[in-house]
Amino acid sequence: MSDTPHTPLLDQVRIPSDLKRLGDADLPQLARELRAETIAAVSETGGHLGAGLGVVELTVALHHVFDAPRDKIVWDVSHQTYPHKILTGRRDRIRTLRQKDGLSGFTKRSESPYDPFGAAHSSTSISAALGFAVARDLGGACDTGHGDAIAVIGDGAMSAGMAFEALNNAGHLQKRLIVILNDNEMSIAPPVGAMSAYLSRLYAGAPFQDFKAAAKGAISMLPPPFQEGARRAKDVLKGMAVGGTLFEELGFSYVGPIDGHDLDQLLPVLRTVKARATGPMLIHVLTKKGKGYAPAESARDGGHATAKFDLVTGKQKKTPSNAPSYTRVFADALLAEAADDPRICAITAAMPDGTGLDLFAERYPSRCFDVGIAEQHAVTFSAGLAAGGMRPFCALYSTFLQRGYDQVVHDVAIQRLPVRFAIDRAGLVGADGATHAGAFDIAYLANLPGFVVMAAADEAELKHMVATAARHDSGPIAFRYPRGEGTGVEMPERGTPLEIGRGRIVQDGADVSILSFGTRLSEVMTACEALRARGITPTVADARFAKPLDEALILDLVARHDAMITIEEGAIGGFGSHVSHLLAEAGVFDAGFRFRSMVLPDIFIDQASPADMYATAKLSAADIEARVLALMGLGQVDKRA
Ligand SMILES: Cc1ncc(C[n+]2csc(CCOP(=O)(O)OP(=O)(O)O)c2C)c(N)n1
Ligand SMILES: CC(=O)[C@@H](O)[C@H](O)COP(=O)(O)O
Ligand SMILES: [Mg+2]
Repeated sequence: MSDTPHTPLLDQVRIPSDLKRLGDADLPQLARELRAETIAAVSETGGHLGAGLGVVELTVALHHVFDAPRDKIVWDVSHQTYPHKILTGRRDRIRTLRQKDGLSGFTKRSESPYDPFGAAHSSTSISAALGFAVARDLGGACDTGHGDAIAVIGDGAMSAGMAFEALNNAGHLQKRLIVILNDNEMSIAPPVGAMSAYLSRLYAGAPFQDFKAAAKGAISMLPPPFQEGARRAKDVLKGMAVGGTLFEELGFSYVGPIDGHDLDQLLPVLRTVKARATGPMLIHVLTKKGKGYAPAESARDGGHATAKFDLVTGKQKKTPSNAPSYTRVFADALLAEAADDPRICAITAAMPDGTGLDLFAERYPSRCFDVGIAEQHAVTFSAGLAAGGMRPFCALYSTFLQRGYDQVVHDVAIQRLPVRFAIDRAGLVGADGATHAGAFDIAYLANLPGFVVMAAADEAELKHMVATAARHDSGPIAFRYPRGEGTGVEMPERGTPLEIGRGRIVQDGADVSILSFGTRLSEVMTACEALRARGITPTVADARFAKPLDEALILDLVARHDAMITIEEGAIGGFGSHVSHLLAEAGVFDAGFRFRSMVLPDIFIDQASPADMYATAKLSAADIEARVLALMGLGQVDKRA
């Protein structure tokens, strides 16, 4: 396979209307070229490979049969949309995927009219598609017109409550809506849960079944190649004690399962559904994650996400790391705590590898729970575990914890239950962009009565925070840490529990104090190096806690300096806001004390390297230096200073 694959058919397709000019017989070849182009592009950019490879034929079939952008194809999570992007006018930029100023790794309304709905968090597609269907029927105004609404949702995403809320509503409304369940028997990790087992049972029998059509004897509704299959299904049905699938019970017509890599199955089924559907339809499609690229097919995660790689060998080009990742440090620290305490257990929502809990599951399988993509359940399940006398560590990415916020408030905080929240991917994460930024957790947790909220300044601090959380039984406690590797600091063998609400002085100085919360501390120290050359030495403190604040430390810094800057990797309303509230209430500003708060700006920052994103956010070392100078009246005019 060469870096630029030979793609004579794909070269003729810029947008879906070009694809419609091709005959059915051309489509398998087009799919081969599209797959080769996807693989070649991702080998240069890195990104989500496996899911896209699994839907190459489905993508071709959907764009051949339906009329996007009039028909709304809503991709769930949308990490599988690189082939869709190539077919919808973005091939010329496909090698900019997930880079600064490049294409997003997900669907994005502002990027293309062929992306009717943005996504990246899972299980939203059926709700959104149902919204399009209802808007169509109510005569809503839409720039691209109104046609069919089609949700493409994976088996992993189907495990989330939100997907079922949408099925429930759609089955009731009986609007024409098409849901394609792309079942590759994979989430990021192998799928978990009873729903996954149910889906597998659905296709344990005949290769193609349309229970509802068969039950009604409406076999003629199906395309000829499938009438025989449906007859077989009817026979199967006769012998079944229960009729229909779960989806039919919810008011959907169920068609499937069909082979999602066989265009001879996909095209006639989609055409029939397009011609005949009157209410909600669910088409169950079986695919293979990573299809057509051996290293992805054979990878444990189906090639879910990859760094840049060598096309021939599949070997990923990872930059060597200088320090363990925060995730690994958390996982090791938790293992150490769990060794001494049989009440410690761990919960992940479909991210065992991403959160490091795969290690916990290996060592303590009976105390580790992968609940599937179900963050709301993960939080309340943890609350129940805590109420039942366990010490649960609920390990979620900051961005995904957003989905469980009411559970955090209602089930955990109000009941003061000691759930330990290990919040990974805090702050800006890079290539996944704005949808995955861990920007809001400080604000949305620190405003909750009784919550302890910590941020690790480095990996040694993270160890201490795990130890602190393990021993904190009087209420909920959270600690946040970023994606990627640590700073390389020396680490103790075991963490030492911290005193709740006590920060630490990192460097003593004069004039200005910088109060840092989290891993911006290393940038603060870099800024201090530059300031030292100018004869300025700020005092630097690591707050460790956004809640409770170390009021004594903060007021002492105020007493000893003319000005204070807070800095955090979070949106407005977080640590800095709590500090400014404290100072305001203490009357500190009445005496003219100068205070600035460095937070993420009030915008969603697109994908780039984390360093680039923090530069955009004006939270880099250079920005801190400029802020200090401006505050001391020594620098260029800083509009915000
Ligand atoms: C709410 C939420 N939780 C977790 C994730 C992380 N995540 C991204 S893709 C994925 C697996 C999705 O599995 P599936 O829907 O079957 O798609 P596949 O990758 O198998 O095509 C997970 C857990 C997410 N995007 N959103
Ligand atoms: C699509 C999705 O939500 C995940 O695959 C996510 O991209 C994982 O992020 P990490 O690479 O930080 O684990
Ligand atoms: Mg899947």
